[in-house]
Amino acid sequence: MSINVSGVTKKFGDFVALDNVSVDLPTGHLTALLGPSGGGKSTLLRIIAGLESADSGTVTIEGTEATHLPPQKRNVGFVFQHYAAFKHMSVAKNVAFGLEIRKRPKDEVTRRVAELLELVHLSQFAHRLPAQLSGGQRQRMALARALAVEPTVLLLDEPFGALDAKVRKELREWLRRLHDEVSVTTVFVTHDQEEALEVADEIVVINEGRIEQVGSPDQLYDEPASDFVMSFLGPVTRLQGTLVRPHDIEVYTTDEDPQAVPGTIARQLRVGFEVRLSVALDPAHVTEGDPAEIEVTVTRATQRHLRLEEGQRVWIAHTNGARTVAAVQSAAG
Ligand SMILES: Nc1ncnc2c1ncn2[C@@H]1O[C@H](COP(=O)(O)OP(=O)(O)OP(=O)(O)O)[C@@H](O)[C@H]1O
Repeated sequence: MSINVSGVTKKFGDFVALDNVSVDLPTGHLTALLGPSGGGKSTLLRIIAGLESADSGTVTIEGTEATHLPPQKRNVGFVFQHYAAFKHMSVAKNVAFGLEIRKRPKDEVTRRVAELLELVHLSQFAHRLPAQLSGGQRQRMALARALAVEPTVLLLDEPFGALDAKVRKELREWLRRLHDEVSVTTVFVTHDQEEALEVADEIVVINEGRIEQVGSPDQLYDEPASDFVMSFLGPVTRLQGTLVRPHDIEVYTTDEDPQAVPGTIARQLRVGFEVRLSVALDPAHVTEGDPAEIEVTVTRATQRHLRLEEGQRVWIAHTNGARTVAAVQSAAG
């Protein structure tokens, strides 16, 4: 069982937001919908939630054909980026809301709210108002509220988008742990590749209304199906006509490798534990379509060991293990 989206197309006027999208999101997994802004991620999530209807195609949620079901009949919980809490109600009351409108017995509501607040580490804030919480705490309250009614599916649209980098990182780790504890099928939208790679079991890459690739973080990173996926998942540069990651380029200080091309270190910039080099290739060795300056990332240790400095002559080549789209495709077929 799973969430199954089959042949879904959605247009806004003439604009095709989703173009015949089919995907299976496995039960119990934490899946990221990843892609650039405007690619159609939120539209797909909203169609799964029932907040938007598809022009054609079907949505099945855990075996139930849901295409024409209203959101409240789909048993999904959702959390959005700018979560609207009831400002005049305490944190506990906000979490209890969904249970109370379903007229659950009072002692059950009290017990369930206590459990959920414990789960999201907000027990000591039960009596505060939402305005008295930090942004990260408010998002955790939103998650507790969404989980209160025991949804089979939890849908999160950029839930940590509005928060600063450090809090986002904490919440992502926390979401991963929470997901493992409650094991509800979770789908979240993000445009942040690091967030998707770090948290998700499975990533669906969406661009211009189409699915580019579906796979585990390792599959996508190591075996990108297209230049688009490869560039979206991390920094890339072009060397000898192929897309390659800057850390998959070997630097030599002598002309020892027949594959290597000569150039000069134009600049080097140290960022934390790594050093980013801009290597200006000798004009005669620039392959058509490649940039004249290639970005190469080496570790501090390599930089020290090779005594690299600006203005120095170097030779660069793909490392043996370098993964490029072309290499993966030729290996596959
Ligand atoms: N209600 C609407 N009316 C008209 N166009 C819309 C509507 N909702 C979305 N769109 C358009 O559909 C496209 C896909 O939007 P969507 O919100 O799904 O993208 P996204 O991948 O989630 O992007 P972002 O990361 O910026 O939220 C965009 O070009 C958007 O402008």
